[in-house]
Amino acid sequence: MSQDAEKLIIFDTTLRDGEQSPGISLDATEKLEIAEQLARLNVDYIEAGFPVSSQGDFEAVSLIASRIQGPVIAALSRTHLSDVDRCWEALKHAQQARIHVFISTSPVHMENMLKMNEAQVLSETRSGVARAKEHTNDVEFSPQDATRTPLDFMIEVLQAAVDSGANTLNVPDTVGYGIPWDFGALIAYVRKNVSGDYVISTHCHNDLGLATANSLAGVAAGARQVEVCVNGLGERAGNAALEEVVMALKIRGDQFPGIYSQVKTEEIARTSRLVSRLTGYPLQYNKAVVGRNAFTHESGIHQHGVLKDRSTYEIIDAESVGQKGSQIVLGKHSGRHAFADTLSKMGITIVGDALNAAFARFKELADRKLDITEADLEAIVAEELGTVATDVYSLEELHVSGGTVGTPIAKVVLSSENGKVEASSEGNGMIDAAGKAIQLATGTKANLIGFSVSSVTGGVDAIGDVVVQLESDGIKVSGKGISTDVVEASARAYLNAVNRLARANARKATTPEVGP
Ligand SMILES: CC(=O)SCCNC(=O)CCNC(=O)[C@H](O)C(C)(C)COP(=O)(O)OP(=O)(O)OC[C@H]1O[C@@H](n2cnc3c(N)ncnc32)[C@H](O)[C@@H]1OP(=O)(O)O
Ligand SMILES: CC(C)C(=O)C(=O)O
Ligand SMILES: [Mg+2]
Repeated sequence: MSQDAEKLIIFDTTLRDGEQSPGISLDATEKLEIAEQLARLNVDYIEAGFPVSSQGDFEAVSLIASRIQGPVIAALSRTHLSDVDRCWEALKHAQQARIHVFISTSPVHMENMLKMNEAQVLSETRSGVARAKEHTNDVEFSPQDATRTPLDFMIEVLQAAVDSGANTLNVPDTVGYGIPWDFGALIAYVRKNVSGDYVISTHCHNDLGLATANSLAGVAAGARQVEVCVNGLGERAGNAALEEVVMALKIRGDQFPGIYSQVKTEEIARTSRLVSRLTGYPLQYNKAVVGRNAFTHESGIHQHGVLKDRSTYEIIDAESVGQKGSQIVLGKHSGRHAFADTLSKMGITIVGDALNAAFARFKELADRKLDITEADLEAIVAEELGTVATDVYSLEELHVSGGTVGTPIAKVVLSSENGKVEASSEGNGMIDAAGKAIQLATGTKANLIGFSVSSVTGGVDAIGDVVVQLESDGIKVSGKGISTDVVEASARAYLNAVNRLARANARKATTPEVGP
């Protein structure tokens, strides 16, 4: 780290703004558990709550203030002196505490909500900040709805806050109205026009999906604190996501020369999971950095690249954020490289025709099944290894119809060395009809002596695993078939048994008779 390196202060507000997300209500114990994890994550500030809002929140902030070591504990307060005093009451046992005072400065908020004019807002700012300063040396001030506040008035209010004792000036984009370059310009403007010794902070909401981008634009323009929430929680569309801002800074350090955060990024995934579990807010699969897809590859070209070198398609090392390494998931877009690699990790080595045949079956299945598991692959390979290259017949087409009315009927088209054969048959059910059609098409005369079906995998798209036993002229064979469609699995099992019967008969025919 160069001597001129500057720390970006990470002010986590998951427990305050994050908790304001509709439907989230954390009790003191849950808040403490999250605060402990935020301390392990090594954030600089934990905004633990808004003490005046309820007795429960007051107690949660007090508990966190008295228990958490490391990060500074902050809490929010309106400008009312009684709010500020209550805020301090909750914070006073912290090793280090910050009071965060706010008031709205935009015309729409002042006129319609606060019913205050500019002079009143200025006066509230001065008195609220000054009162906070009587309690602690660390005071933050926020002009709420800053991005919709006329510049001159915002500067006047911020200057009043600094003159009254604020040492952090937060610029909230309360309604997510900012656009990166215009928000960056706003930060630069504050820096230029407010005099004194203070740190500029960003607090960006995500109404236009720009919270992270705006926060970073703020940093590039001179902000040295970012207010963020784990998993991007927060009012409405949320706040800038801690994990996104921190990782953007780390991965694109070239864009933020000399600026660093002290966050232990290896703790990010664990923090994200804890917050998701305790808040009940699930993570979207494709959430940047912490989503389950963030390091998962399903398409063949990407999988091939990642198997050779993960940096072909990943800019973040999964382990650096506490996630498992790159994940290869097999699906309809996957290719042979990933297929063979997955099998080899399962201890299965197949090459040549067997691999091609298994891959073709896998693709066919993946077109219909979303989640291909190891059990599915085992079943596919077992089937192919038992049949490849030696089958007399293979299934080309299967058509079945049936239901609660009418006679079930099936038609099969099979291919063999001698070309295609086909046959149709009625049956007691669709499976019975398919079996009979296969017997007709192959000229097999056999009795069905056993039939069982089980599910290889779970879920509605589970693979059905069917075993069929046939008997003909004293020869007993069994056949196995799998598919997401149990009728198709049965037909495959039936055909597998017919093929074995054909092989058994061929062996019998070529074995010289031994006799007297
Ligand atoms: C952008 C943000 O995230 S701001 C923080 C938002 N968070 C919350 O509101 C969560 C916690 N809030 C609460 O529990 C409640 O709103 C309380 C306890 C703070 C206040 O409850 P109530 O007294 O019933 O007031 P209510 O919420 O209906 O209205 C807000 C009042 O605060 C005033 N007010 C709002 N912001 C400020 C401020 N920064 N400074 C001073 N007064 C303010 C409003 O003008 C209104 O005043 P009025 O009651 O005299 O009309
Ligand atoms: C209290 C302030 C900082 C806030 O949450 C906002 O303006 O969004
Ligand atoms: Mg907010």
